Amino acid sequence: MAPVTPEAHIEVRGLTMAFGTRVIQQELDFTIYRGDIFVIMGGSGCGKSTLLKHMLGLLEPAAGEILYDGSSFTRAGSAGRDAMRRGWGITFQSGGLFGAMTLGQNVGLPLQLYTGYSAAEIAEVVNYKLSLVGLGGFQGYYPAELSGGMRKRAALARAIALDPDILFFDEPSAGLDPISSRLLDDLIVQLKESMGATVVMVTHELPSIFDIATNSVYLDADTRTMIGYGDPRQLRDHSEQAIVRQFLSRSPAPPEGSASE
Ligand SMILES: Nc1ncnc2c1ncn2[C@@H]1O[C@H](COP(=O)(O)OP(=O)(O)OP(=O)(O)O)[C@@H](O)[C@H]1O
Repeated sequence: MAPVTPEAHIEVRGLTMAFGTRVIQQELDFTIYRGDIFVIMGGSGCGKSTLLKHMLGLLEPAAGEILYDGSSFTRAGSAGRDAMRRGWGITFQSGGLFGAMTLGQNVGLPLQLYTGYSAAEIAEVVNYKLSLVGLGGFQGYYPAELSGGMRKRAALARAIALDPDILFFDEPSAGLDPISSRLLDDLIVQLKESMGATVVMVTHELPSIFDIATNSVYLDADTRTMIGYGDPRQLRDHSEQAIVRQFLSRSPAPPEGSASE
């Protein structure tokens, strides 16, 4: 069989991100291919969440642009941006479920806002999406009645309500025990495969990175640019940058000037 040429899904081109005159990262250039599970990595404060916010259009680049399926999101007008956003499912670290709404209402909200479905059709999709994340039958529960892991899965059910082709996650397993975290990883892979989606996530979790990521970028806070791009296992073993190898093999160098004894 002829090798399948990977299809660029998201392209970050010459991206510089700044708050006022303070540059956070500059000259970021990388491609996320359709079907990737792509991880944004780097030490604390290097700009991972800021990059995700640029990709989502919550922050505007100081320079450069971001393209989806070859079209510039950065240069698109609001109608063009809205059309691109329709294909995205987003879950933030906190989960972001509305506490005063049941799981069914939470998951049904995007359907109510963006589709012309009837109440019965919405209920059917909600039941299906909840069953995909292992929460079939929980539609009447409120977020406060669930465990942290269940809330994360419910947030995922809401993110996939509109059948997105890109799923964005900021620290999906933050605050979960290792087993729940592993279950969430498995679920992300399962959903990605069944929906044919591309996944973009910020995470610190090395087990997740090695278990599920197919590609990654490493942002460096000191040089304020990317110093690693590729399969994280390859980067761990072969990166030319010691700092990337150290990060991925969990052997960080002691911070400069710190007492080691
Ligand atoms: N709205 C903002 N205004 C000004 N500076 C900001 C803003 N948001 C983030 N920053 C700064 O940008 C830098 C990058 O922050 P960001 O949250 O993107 O880092 P991160 O890599 O996601 O960090 P962590 O791993 O600790 O969550 C930090 O120095 C932060 O203080």
